[in-house]
Amino acid sequence: MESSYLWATVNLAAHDTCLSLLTASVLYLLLWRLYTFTIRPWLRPSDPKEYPYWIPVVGHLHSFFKNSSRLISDAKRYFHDTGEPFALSVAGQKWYVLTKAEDVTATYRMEHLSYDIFAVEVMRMIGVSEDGITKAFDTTSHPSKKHLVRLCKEYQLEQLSPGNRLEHLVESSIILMNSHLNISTILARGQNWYATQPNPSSPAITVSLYQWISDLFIDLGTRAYFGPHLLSLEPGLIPTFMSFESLSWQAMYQYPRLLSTSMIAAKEKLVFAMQSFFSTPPAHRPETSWFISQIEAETTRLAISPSDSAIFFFQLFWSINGNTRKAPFWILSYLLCHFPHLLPAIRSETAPAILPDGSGGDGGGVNIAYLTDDKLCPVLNSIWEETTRLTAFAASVRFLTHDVHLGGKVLRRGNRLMMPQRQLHFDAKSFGKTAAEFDPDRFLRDPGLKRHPSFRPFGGGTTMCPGRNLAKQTTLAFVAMVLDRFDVELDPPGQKFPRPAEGKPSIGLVDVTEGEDLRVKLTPRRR
Ligand code: HEM
Repeated sequence: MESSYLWATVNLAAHDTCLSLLTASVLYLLLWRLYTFTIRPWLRPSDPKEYPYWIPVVGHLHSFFKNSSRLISDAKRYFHDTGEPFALSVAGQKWYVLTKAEDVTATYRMEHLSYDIFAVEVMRMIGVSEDGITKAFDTTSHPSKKHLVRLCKEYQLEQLSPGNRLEHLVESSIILMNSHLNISTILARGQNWYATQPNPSSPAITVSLYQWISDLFIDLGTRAYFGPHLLSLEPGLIPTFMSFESLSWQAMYQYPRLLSTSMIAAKEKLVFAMQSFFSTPPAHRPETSWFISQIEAETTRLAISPSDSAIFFFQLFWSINGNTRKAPFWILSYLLCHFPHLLPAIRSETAPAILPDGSGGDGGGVNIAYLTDDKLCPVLNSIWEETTRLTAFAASVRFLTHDVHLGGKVLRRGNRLMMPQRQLHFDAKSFGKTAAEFDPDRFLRDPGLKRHPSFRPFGGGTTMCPGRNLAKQTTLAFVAMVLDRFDVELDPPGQKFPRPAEGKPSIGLVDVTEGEDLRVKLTPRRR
């Protein structure tokens, strides 16, 4: 009976073209899968094993874009958490994923691995023309034979490494922060946006935490690098940048124009502001930072068109303002939702760092060296490290220009390498059983963890974030100054801890899920 049924099916398939095509495709798929994920790994044991998928070429495209962090965790579990490098296929590209601290450290030391291909992809993604890209990688015209992307990295490092240039940037940021942190300024800037005064007879106000901090930090970053002129050309620069950033995943995933009109409109407005800024003679914008002036000179030397230059500066603006604001937001969210009892401890340990108004000094109103010393301000510094550990969602990436031997495997040239921070930071072998939880005392108990090879909130090697000192110093200054000036509490009390937007691609710290901002009451403290 059964064999006649089978025979009938085969017979039908032979006579029906569609059915026979379908049968052949299913057979092909089964054979391809058997070969790719069972036979080939057996034939080539030194190649990293590949996380299986069903659709050739497409691979894990859908889950990668939906939530790459979850995809990597699933793959890691699939390979029984051995820590060996493994491979993921996404849209025809093979990515090797490193999750073991030793392999990541070894890779950071390989300075010859290339990053340029990603720089080109980012430039294309944000709209730099092919002519602009060619000029940005021209090595012939500079005396040092370095291309613009390399020079940009070196100038950023010079601007942001400990020394006079960084001090100047931090000092001007803190002077500005000083002027931001009073009720009337917050109300004036946040009216119809993030700030309300529920009872006009009381000085207390309520703010949407993320919106308020974003406004303040983007203002700081913009003025520190571009002076006041850029904001006077485009007064809506900050909200426009925020709406661009919240939709920037559409640019990263190359969404069709028709489906990303808001993101494109925001980007074009920002690029236009950049173009207007650089068409203003430098003498009329004397507060432009050293770094921006250096890059401006380089783009002029390379005869990069004004429209390409504007996009290039927009990209720099994004890297300057994209991340830092998330750190003070997450720090205050952890403190207010889970550890309010630590607020007085931070207030008292940071009190000696607060300088009386007008006393100037190191940081114009706050002593940065004191705040960043983990012996003098142990709780605040431990919370900074723990927050960056738990909210870092980026990955360092490299392109393999030749075969590399790593973790007992051979990583083949022509493929890409990814080192996701989240896998390192959630590793129980490095951070113990509570690795996935926020522990405010973790770095206080064990300050050595700061140098642990699994702790990489700012990446590493040749692409390590040059802005890490600026980000830490301004964040700690902000938290100390806010607690000095205001009593801070959730309003209404008992709000849930905001969920991180895990599925969104990140260039550093994770964003907050839309609609989950905290409402916080600020009451001026009696002195
Ligand atoms: C809490 C704040 C910040 C975090 C968590 C952060 C994180 C990162 C990460 C993870 C990378 C990639 C590292 C890698 O590929 O190995 C990076 C690169 C970079 N960051 Fe940051 N960043 C922050 C603040 C800043 C600031 C304030 C600036 C500038 C003022 C900045 C400028 C850059 C630049 C220019 C790069 C590219 C470096 C290169 O490719 O050579 N970052 N950042």
